Amino acid sequence: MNEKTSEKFTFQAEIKKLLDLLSHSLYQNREIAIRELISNASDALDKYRFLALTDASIKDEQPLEIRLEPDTENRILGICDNGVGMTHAELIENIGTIAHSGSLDFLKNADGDEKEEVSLIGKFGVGFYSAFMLADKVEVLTRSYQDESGWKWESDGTGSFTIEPQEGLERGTSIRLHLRKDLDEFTNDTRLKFILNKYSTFVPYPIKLGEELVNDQPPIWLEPKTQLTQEQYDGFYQYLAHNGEEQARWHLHLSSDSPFQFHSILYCPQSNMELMGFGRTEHGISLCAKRILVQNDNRDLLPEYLRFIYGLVDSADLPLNISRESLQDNTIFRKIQKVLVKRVLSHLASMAKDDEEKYLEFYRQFGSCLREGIGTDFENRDTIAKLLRFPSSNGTSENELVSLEAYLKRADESQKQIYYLGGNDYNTITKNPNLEIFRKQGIEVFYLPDPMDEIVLSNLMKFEDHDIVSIDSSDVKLPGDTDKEEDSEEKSEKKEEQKEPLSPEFEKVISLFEEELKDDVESVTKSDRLTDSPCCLVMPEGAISSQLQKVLSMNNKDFPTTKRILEINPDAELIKRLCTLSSNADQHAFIKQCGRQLFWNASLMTGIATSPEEITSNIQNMMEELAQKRSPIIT
Ligand SMILES: Nc1ncnc2c1ncn2[C@@H]1O[C@H](COP(=O)(O)OP(=O)(O)OP(=O)(O)O)[C@@H](O)[C@H]1O
Repeated sequence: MNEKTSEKFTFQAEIKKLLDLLSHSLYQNREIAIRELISNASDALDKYRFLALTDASIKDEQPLEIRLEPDTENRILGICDNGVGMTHAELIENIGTIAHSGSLDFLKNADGDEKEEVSLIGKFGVGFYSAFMLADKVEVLTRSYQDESGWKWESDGTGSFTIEPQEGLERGTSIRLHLRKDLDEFTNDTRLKFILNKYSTFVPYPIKLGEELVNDQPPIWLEPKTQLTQEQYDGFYQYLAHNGEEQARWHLHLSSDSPFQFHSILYCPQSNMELMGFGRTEHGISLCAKRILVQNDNRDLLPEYLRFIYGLVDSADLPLNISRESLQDNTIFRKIQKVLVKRVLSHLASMAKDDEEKYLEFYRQFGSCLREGIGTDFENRDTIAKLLRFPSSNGTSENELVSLEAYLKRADESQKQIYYLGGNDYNTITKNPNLEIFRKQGIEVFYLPDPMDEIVLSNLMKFEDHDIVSIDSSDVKLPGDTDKEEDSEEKSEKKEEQKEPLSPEFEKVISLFEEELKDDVESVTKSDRLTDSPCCLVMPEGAISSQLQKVLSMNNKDFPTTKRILEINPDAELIKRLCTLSSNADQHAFIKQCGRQLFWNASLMTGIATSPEEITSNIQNMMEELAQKRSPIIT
């Protein structure tokens, strides 16, 4: 007997907001509430079955099932299951005080555009709270498998809920919806059967309406592909993804009988929820052994970088009672893992080959996940590398994406490296002076405004025997640049000798710049890569790229930043003028001031400038000086 009497609790703020949206919105598709509640019942049955598989003291005395109990007279619809049930603490935590579903997390960060919020809610489900779309009072009668007696949770969905002890309950949960006035239809058998057929055909437990079994379809993953319709595939996707409206972007139906037996259907959703601010999507794959669901969110079957895929895998060769840890050691499980990854990647490769535009639509959504595979899936690295796409100097916008293969096809045979350049954003990158020589020679460069892409490429290091290098690095070799290709000491000494001597004026400018910038740059040198701009910054040989440094120092404030080399162009108009001034000692302070500003300009272009106030005050001082020269009469 429970000692406690009725207790009152207040809903968490996000839940209040959600309930308010749900009860006041004119959202038409109220049927999804039934789908959500059935899906929760099915989850509770999964949990119980899983416990029964792993704990010998827990037994299925009665068949696990879901019952719909309509009461037309009192306008009540009951949705009942004999799953795990909830304890007092679970009731408070799960439905009321802690945001659970992805949609709730989303609402936490939402910006208050109600229309958008409601449409997203309709699309992605709100779990238990959808009950308030149908009911103005909801009762949850529940008894946990761990308890002797149960609880009644009750709320009218305004701001609070109550919990009180309830005797005489069987194990499991009954949700009793006191339907809103105009919603009698949800006690009508025909209407309910229609809804169940639409959304819950694939629930792996019997659903009964009164005594009638309403879901008796065979599992579609065991059927031959040729006998399945698009509607059946859509229906199964909508069931797995808890999404009543969407069609999958693509699906893969795999069946194999030897060397081991398994069936699987995998689906790619339309959109990447992670890009929409929903946080990391980790829904897992449903794993069945001989048609019986062993786990509904197995996260190990597919690697993390394919986490966006929904699906089910069924193998008669897997044991039924298996724990999560021992699954990893199961040979068949590991073989299935391998096959799934290979098949997904080869499906993507053929999509890219047959219909690049369709592939790019996929890539724009899920490329950010896929590229993670470069750093984590060494076995399939080369295959994943071929699936990567980036903007490049060959295109006219950030949306034109190019593969490494297409890049090499276009490149001159003598080109031994693949070039890229990172930066704060696409536009800034296109204006980076480091590109001048590449433009002049018609060499394509990948533009990487997303620092993660830069991490991926520097991690990949090579593609088809070509080193992948950032063009802001001093070890860039240009095609035909034979001196740099041969890096023996002897050769480089020879190179030094062959170099044209620098003019004394240019050397003076270099030494003045060096004096001014001794704490900020590694060195100041003559540039061979610039055609028009006066200067650019490059990374010393072997150093990691600018963007990568930026990411690393974001995570670790003490990360030491590498000093760059300031390369200057003797043919640029400004530098020529500074050379002329360099013989006059009175002008040295001005030359230094220019050197400092040029360094800052280059830092801005590279996206590494850190002192905006110093930069602006230096420009203002120079402007003042200029203005004074223009109007010397002003006192
Ligand atoms: N019928 C039920 N039996 C047992 N526990 C339940 C039942 N319905 C809901 N719960 C518990 O309440 C929690 C919250 O449910 P809710 O439907 O809001 O979110 P969710 O199912 O976790 O997420 P989502 O619906 O977004 O997939 C569940 O995680 C579960 O622990």
